[in-house]
Amino acid sequence: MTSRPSPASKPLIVARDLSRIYHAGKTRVVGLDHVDLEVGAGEMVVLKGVSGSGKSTLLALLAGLDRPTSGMLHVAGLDLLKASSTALTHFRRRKVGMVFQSFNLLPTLTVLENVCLPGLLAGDSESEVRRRARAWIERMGLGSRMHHLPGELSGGEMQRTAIARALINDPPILLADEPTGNLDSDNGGIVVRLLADLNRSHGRTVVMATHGDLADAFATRIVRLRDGRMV
Ligand SMILES: Nc1ncnc2c1ncn2[C@@H]1O[C@H](COP(=O)(O)OP(=O)(O)OP(=O)(O)O)[C@@H](O)[C@H]1O
Repeated sequence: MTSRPSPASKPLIVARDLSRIYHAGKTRVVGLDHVDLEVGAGEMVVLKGVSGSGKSTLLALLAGLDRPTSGMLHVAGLDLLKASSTALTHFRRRKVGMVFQSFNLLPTLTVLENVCLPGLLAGDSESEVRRRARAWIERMGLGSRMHHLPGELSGGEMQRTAIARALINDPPILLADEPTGNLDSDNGGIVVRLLADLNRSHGRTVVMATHGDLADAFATRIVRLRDGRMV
């Protein structure tokens, strides 16, 4: 477990003039419009903006799930516009953990199996993955739920399982797209505090999109998007 790096550390995320244009038939939709963003190691950046402002588009680019149309994007030392598919796969497995509004847990796998999955896919030994998974599940307060299916959990417990899963390969960056969007304010607060603790006590760099204000008090920076642009 690392402590929070000093703010002087080299930026983990550097985006310059970053754009993502979608083409749906003959319609051209601007998802992200010439965005410049630098995020230093140890920051907790909260992305805000109305629906359709580009938050999910930016997070998908940062996660290497989608490719920019133009601009420059370096994340954890990798040039995401030029990276090979092999380098991108390694990046997605080891460098970023992602948490979604809808949890995205596999319904037929237990909490432990869901959390282990990315570790096994990355090729780590089963015993090592299970050891790490158990530790993160305990850390998320779900020790008694290890062998339960997602359908037997509350929304907050599902999201905490998803956070444990995002951490299984020890990524330096945690990306969260509306992680509290399906939770009541109590559970939303618990999830935000967990993310903030991972940032402050465990040195994870966090970029989180949200409509709410639960995370504001923990943010090192709030970035606002409108119509795909930073405002
Ligand atoms: N796959 C796609 N094809 C075409 N247009 C898209 C696609 N994905 C996103 N868009 C468009 O890009 C713009 C930005 O969408 P995005 O999902 O990034 O916004 P958002 O701020 O995350 O919204 P929300 O808060 O509702 O999740 C919107 O106009 C959206 O319709």
